[in-house]
Amino acid sequence: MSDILDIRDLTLAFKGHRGLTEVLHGISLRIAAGERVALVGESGSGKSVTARIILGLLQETGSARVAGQVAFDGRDIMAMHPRDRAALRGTEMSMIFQDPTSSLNPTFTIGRQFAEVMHRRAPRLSRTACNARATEMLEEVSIPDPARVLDAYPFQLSGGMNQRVMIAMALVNHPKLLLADEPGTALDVSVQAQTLRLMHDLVEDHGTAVLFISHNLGVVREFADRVYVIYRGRIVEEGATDAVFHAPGHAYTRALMDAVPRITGVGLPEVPEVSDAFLAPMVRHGSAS
Ligand SMILES: Nc1ncnc2c1ncn2[C@@H]1O[C@H](COP(=O)(O)OP(=O)(O)OP(=O)(O)O)[C@@H](O)[C@H]1O
Repeated sequence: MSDILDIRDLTLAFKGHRGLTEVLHGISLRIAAGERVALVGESGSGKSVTARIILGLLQETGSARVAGQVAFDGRDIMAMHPRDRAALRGTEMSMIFQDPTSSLNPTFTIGRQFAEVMHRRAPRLSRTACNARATEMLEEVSIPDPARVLDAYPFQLSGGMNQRVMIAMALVNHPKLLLADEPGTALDVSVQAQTLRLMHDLVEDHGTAVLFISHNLGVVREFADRVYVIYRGRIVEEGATDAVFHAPGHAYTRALMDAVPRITGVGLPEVPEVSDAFLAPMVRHGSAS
């Protein structure tokens, strides 16, 4: 299968008044067409900035220094004109965030927001055609009474419904790549589990490749075919999800696994302590890179 995303030796530093702070130290990551890949690591490890570079957002920030190669569907994102990068967002690649209420516009109906997304790809699509397609997508995410939802504002829907709406919106233009940043963590555990299952089945049906960003290895296990573990801006382990779970080779991956919240447990997981062992060389399972 051809790669939809191919990142090589990606580095990122932010300029501040004390000089440059390096955040990514040479990340390489690839996703084949239709593959579900997870990038997992603790808070501050560099997951979201990686996603923002893929979306072409950090390249245009004056304070960020980005270097390395990022190819999307064979096209060089780094060399692209900002206008061309912008044209990819919401069409060929789309994004789902953890909290739908912060990404949906509270002042527009769901129907209007669907139309705006669809017009990015097909500017002349009629209102009737937009509504028909949006209804189809809402049915796919098991939303009862789609007509009512299209006329509703986000605040009139539950968190779980809004999350489904976001998934439907993210897939309505048939993107080749979906970036999902901790989807559903703003929801309660059972609604999150349902939402992830739904998203899993939907991307499988649509053949959409996914970069799934999470700090929770338990969730990743359910969702991803392959996993990259990131620690302080470096990939420390990479492999098929089963291989990583059955034989985690890196001390940091093992520490993350110990921190997986148990469904029956109480309280929050312990955050792994920083240890010198976490600086050990990267572990790679199998031949994929
Ligand atoms: N605009 C910025 N300017 C300076 N530093 C930044 C900026 N954005 C992110 N960083 C730093 O880059 C590092 C990686 O941040 P990033 O948001 O990618 O972490 P993350 O793994 O996504 O964490 P979380 O799970 O909490 O979202 C952090 O140390 C963060 O403080």
